Amino acid sequence: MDSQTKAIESTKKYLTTTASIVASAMLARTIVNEYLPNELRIMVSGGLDKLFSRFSTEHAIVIQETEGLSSNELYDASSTYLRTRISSNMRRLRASKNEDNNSITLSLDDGEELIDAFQGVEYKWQLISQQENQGGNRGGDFSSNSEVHLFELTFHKKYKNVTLDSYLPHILEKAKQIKAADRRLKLYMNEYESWSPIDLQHPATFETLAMEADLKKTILEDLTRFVKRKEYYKKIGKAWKRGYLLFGPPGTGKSSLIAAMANYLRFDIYDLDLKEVRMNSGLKRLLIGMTNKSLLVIEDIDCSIDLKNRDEDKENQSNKFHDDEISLSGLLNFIDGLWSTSGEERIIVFTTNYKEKLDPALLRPGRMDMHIHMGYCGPNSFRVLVSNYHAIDEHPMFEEIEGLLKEVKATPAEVAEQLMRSDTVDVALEGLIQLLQRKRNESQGNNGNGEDDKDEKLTLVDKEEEGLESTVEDHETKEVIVGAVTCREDD
Ligand SMILES: Nc1ncnc2c1ncn2[C@@H]1O[C@H](COP(=O)(O)OP(=O)(O)OP(=O)(O)O)[C@@H](O)[C@H]1O
Ligand SMILES: [Mg+2]
Repeated sequence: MDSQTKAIESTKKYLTTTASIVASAMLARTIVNEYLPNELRIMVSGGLDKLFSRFSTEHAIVIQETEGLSSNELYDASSTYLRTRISSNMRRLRASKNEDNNSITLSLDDGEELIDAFQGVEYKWQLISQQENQGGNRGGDFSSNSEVHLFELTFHKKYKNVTLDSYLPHILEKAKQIKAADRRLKLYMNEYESWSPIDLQHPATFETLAMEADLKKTILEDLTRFVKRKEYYKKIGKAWKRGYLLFGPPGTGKSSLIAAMANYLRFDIYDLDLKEVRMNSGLKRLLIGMTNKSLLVIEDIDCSIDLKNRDEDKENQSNKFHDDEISLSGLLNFIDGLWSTSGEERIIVFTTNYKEKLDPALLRPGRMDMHIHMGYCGPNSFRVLVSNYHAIDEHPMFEEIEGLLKEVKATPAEVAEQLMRSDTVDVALEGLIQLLQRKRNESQGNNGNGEDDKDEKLTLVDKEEEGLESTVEDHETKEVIVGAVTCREDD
């Protein structure tokens, strides 16, 4: 035999031996699992596992539900993540539903395998439940059996690094997103100086919000850009916060927009009633008690706190703004300081019916990043509302309604209310036409003609546009974004 043949022969012999060791090991494992008593089984199977791993190309990672006494975040994340990877060809699934959730949740059942793929690597998941003896008393009298759960994740061993460096972190991140999306949002309201939460049930979304399409798009883009800019805010050393001032008459959708923002971002709302808070110290406690990724809302800011320019109102100054009483600048300064340390994103929204009543300090650039005017219902808004309430986008009566909406001031709330009055489209639209005609007649009666109204609208728009220019110009961090955008439905 030459040396080459010898080498081949010895390789064959090695492979045969290896194969039979693997086969014997597999047989041995079956015997161990099926027939040996618990304690012995644990001892023997540990050795068999080692033997297996020497010859197998597979690598396994075990993710236990608990590590010692503390829960294992990775187990929790895996369980959440795997629920979204359930495929239709799996034989056995677990189904559950809890109060907090509207739908049935499917998850992996014991022993069932799930195949997942990530960056071209195939992963096999299995949920395993084991009885664990916790007694330590060999006689067994005082021992208790508890069930431990674990995931076994197997993959080709050459992908160990990808798995640890990318796949598992990917699962942690995904689980976080899934949980945020599943979570019920909360609306916190303050009673004196503490928050009490209720579920936020407001159904408003950007889709159902009636406002001019461009303005809606601008707000959405602004929010989306804002939440992606963690590193940016860190780099410039500023609090990761964004301020919106919503102004417009009652019933134009300011509160609806706030709910749409919260639903879109999955942020809780903290609705701060300043009338309940008298002292700066109490206000601080409330602000410190807010969680990250939340929206602080102060509605009707013109009524809830005296915002008059203090130089112009000396009397007020002496009465209202002594040491520990709250002031708007105190509020904003404190927020800046507090939120810059949290490193997480927050949004603050002020609403008012009368922008002109506000303290000019609040309108200064850098205070509120966007000024959003919520206007009367124009044809665009009407289309959104009628599609929300009657699921139609064309009707012979639309032309007349749209013509009337250009002439009269009706709020989206008024239009919505008319549309809701009947399930029959024709009846609802007829009711709306009557309302708009009535309003037209009233305003003609008041003004002599309808033209004054139109002029008023135009003057308002001009004023806003001046504001827009100066705000953008003065904005200290111009590249962050538009300073203030002021738009109205009819312009
Ligand atoms: N722009 C809008 N889009 C969709 N629905 C709207 C809009 N504006 C008003 N509505 C409807 O009218 C109701 C009242 O609106 P909302 O409370 O948002 O107005 P608001 O501007 O906050 O009023 P207020 O100044 O009185 O607080 C909403 O529940 C909604 O049904
Ligand atoms: Mg409101």
